[in-house]
Amino acid sequence: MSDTVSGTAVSIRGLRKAFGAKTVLDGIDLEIGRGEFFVLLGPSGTGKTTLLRILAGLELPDGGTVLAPRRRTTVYQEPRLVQARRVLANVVLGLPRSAREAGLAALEEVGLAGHDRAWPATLSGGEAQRVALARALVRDPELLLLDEPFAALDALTRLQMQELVAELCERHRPAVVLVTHDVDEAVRLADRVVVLRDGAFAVEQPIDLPHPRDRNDPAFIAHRRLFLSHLGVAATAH
Ligand SMILES: Nc1ncnc2c1ncn2[C@@H]1O[C@H](COP(=O)(O)OP(=O)(O)OP(=O)(O)O)[C@@H](O)[C@H]1O
Repeated sequence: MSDTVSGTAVSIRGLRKAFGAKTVLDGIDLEIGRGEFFVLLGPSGTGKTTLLRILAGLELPDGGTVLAPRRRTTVYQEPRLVQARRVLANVVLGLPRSAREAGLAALEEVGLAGHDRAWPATLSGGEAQRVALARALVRDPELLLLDEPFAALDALTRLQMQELVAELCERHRPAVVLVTHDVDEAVRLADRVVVLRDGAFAVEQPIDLPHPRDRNDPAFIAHRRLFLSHLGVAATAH
């Protein structure tokens, strides 16, 4: 992996990945622009997390080339906080002492000003996930990898977190790859959505709607219907 040329944050050519006899990713080509919000939708077990782990440098491809920025960070479904460290220490974990101010600013940005000395165990699920976002933010990633970061949250918190992520990404403009099962979340946030099925992209669709997006807008509904049909779900069942 190496830093990429201007304009493109991620460049993937002919990516292939198998586990034993099972081919999970089969000849994926993908370019993601700087500042682009890219969403990977797909049924369970289709290789979304595997693709994300390859982009994070945690998994090696079996074939093809993958270029991604070195300054990349992942937010997972669980916040993965160190329980024995206070909130601010979690945010700046592994960074020099001089990152403290930036850590406090990141906490403020995610709506947790004043929580810097709190212990992770005292936070709600949504707050803990905000800390995970602050920890990502303070690293100023060129590539932000989001692996179902809202999946464990209640419905209302989930909507609030989607708004927060939309805002943060608008301000900081990292390239984003979000993995989700939630079609509305994809249409709400994405510049482009792909549905991954059987190792390849079943559909690839730019979402060219202004923000914030209205879930009752006919264009929003049309996108929802398209993705649900590619996921094998009738739109009326949603
Ligand atoms: N380290 C591994 N060893 C063996 N098989 C693996 C490994 N990692 C993933 N797999 C298999 O690869 C396939 C794709 O897994 P992956 O987690 O990427 O799917 P996913 O689309 O993210 O699924 P989900 O939506 O359920 O999280 C699955 O069949 C999984 O069992």
